Amino acid sequence: MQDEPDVAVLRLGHRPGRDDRMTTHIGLTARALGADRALFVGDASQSKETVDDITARFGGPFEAEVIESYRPIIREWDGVVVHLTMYGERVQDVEAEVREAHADEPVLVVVGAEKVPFDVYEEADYNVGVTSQPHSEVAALAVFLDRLFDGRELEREWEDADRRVVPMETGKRVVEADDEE
Ligand SMILES: C[S@@+](CC[C@H](N)C(=O)[O-])C[C@H]1O[C@@H](n2cnc3c(N)ncnc32)[C@H](O)[C@@H]1O
Repeated sequence: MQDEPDVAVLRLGHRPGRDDRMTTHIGLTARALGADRALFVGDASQSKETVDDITARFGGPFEAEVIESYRPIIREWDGVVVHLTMYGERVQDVEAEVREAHADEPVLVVVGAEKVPFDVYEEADYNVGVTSQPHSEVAALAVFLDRLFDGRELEREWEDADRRVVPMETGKRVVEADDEE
C-alpha cells in the first residue's frame, strides 16, 4: 500500500485454461486487499489483461506482470518471502513477526496452484498455513493479506479510478469517480 514497503504476490504453477480464473482471482484479490503487484509465472497473459482492465476502471496503483521464471525472483528478493501452504506454521503464530518485518522490508507472498516444488519451501523465510486444512490459494491470500495489513487495506484510497461503487444497504450504485456524493 502507499507509503509502506512493497507487497508483491507471486503466483506459481499457472496451467493455461485450467487455472485462468484462479490466477485472475489471485490478481484481483492481491489488488483489492492491499498488495502493490502480482507476478504470474507462465502463460497467464489473459489474467494480466483482466487485472489491468479492473485497475484501469476501478483505480490503483497496482501492477500485474507475467514472468517466465520464479526462482530468480524468490532468490533475489530484497525482503521477506512468505510461502502460503497448509503445511506451514500457523498464521496466528507468525503474523506479528511478519508484520514487524514489513515495517522495514518488502514482502513477497508466494502461492501455488498444483504441487509446489520443495525448493520454494526451503527458500521461503516463512512457510505459513491459514489453517492446516487444504483449501484455496485465493482464500489463503485474502486471510494472510488482511492479517499482514491488520485491516488497514479496507480503508485504502484508490487513485485514477474512472468509477466508484457507493456502498449501500440495498441495490447497486456506481458513480463517476470524481462525483461528489
Ligand atoms: C489447491 S492448493 C494445492 C497445493 C498442492 N497440493 C501442494 O501440496 O503444494 C494450491 C495453493 O493453495 C494454497 N493453500 C491451500 N490451502 C492452504 C492453507 N491451508 N494455508 C495456506 N495456503 C494454502 C497454497 O499456496 C497452495 O500452493
